[in-house]
Amino acid sequence: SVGVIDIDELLQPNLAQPLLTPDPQHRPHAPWSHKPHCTTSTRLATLGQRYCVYTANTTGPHGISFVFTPSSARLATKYLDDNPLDSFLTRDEAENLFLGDGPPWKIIDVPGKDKGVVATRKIKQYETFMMDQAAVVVDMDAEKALSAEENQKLLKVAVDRLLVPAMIRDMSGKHNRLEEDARKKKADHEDDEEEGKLEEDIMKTNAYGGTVADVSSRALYPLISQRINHACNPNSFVLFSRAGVSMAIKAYRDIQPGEEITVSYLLLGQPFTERQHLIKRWGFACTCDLCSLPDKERQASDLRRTMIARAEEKIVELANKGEIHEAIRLAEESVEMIREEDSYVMLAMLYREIAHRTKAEEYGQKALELLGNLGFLGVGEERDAWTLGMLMRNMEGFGGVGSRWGKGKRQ
Ligand SMILES: C[S@@+](CC[C@H](N)C(=O)[O-])C[C@H]1O[C@@H](n2cnc3c(N)ncnc32)[C@H](O)[C@@H]1O
Repeated sequence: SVGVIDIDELLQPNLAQPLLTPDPQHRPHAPWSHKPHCTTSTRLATLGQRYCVYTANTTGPHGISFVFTPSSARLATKYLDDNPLDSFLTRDEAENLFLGDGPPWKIIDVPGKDKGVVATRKIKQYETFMMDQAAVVVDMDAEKALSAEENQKLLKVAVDRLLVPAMIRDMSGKHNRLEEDARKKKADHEDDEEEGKLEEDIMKTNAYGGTVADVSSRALYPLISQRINHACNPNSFVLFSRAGVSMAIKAYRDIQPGEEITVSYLLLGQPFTERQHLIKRWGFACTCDLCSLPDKERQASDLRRTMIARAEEKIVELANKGEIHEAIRLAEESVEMIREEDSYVMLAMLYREIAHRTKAEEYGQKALELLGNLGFLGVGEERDAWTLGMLMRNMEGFGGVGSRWGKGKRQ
């Protein structure tokens, strides 16, 4: 009926299908849509280990292909219906996002960076405004167990079997621009392009490293990975679902209409030289606002960042020694520096550290609130069910929730 959203309508129609019901006649490899395509390792350390392409081409907007071992693939089947709408949005939030003027962002040309994404309306702090599912997931061990050519071939099959291979191949693969130039020259001479090299470049440029379906993987989320540029002090961040199959982009702070949406491809909080060094792996020199600051301001920012990192170490050390009041005092001082640096994740981690180490009620409550706002405690009822006591108990190793902390970085 008018004005009432039916969540099932928002799901990809195919996600509502009983994917896990084998249908021997029509889908002999169910839940997979194709016969797994396998390669066996001939390297001594992993001799005989098989890695195969497992595709479910009706899952999500583009289908999903795993390059996994058979046993990992069996376990991954339970995550095929990992839907971002369930992981990241309450019903109200889904209504806000999907009813009305459509998504609050668009893709535009950004000088010096090809394309980028800008906000088309104000996006509120902590709002979830983009979602996607992985299209290609590759077990990082496959890269070691198989030769480069074997990996490339598996990647090619993985992309071929998706619903929209052309969309994936359209993505930028500039990561190895220099290497690519060298390769082109070589190809001009030899006239035989390596099969799967394009897909490999696209993965290197766009994939996120993390745990997907319990496997350390590189995963490509095409709607999102494709166009969001990097900034060292980003206005948004990437949040993964528990299984890692879905991801969302959330705002760290209010974003104004026309402002570019950015995420960090690196761990936050590092000084300029380290950042530039690390970003080189993506084949570009960062020209974000922070890296483009005049020398003096950049040095001030670097100094703050170094002091924040030192303070964090010291806080933990003090807390471990039982010098709680001193730890809290230093933490309060650091919070000011962190505010100046605009690094909300660091702030959250600091609160978390304090809450854990000192069990100080006030900081614990702040940690609970901030982690909730950042989306680390789930949505709706799941989020509301979190208590300070539960948070404290989950701080040790940060349990299932904490496993999502390290994931925002690309590899
Ligand atoms: C995942 S893509 C992002 C979308 C890209 N701008 C496009 O049009 O396809 C990553 C590429 O964007 C460009 N890029 C992203 N962030 C940048 C930054 N902070 N400074 C300079 N170039 C950047 C680089 O060319 C990089 O290889």
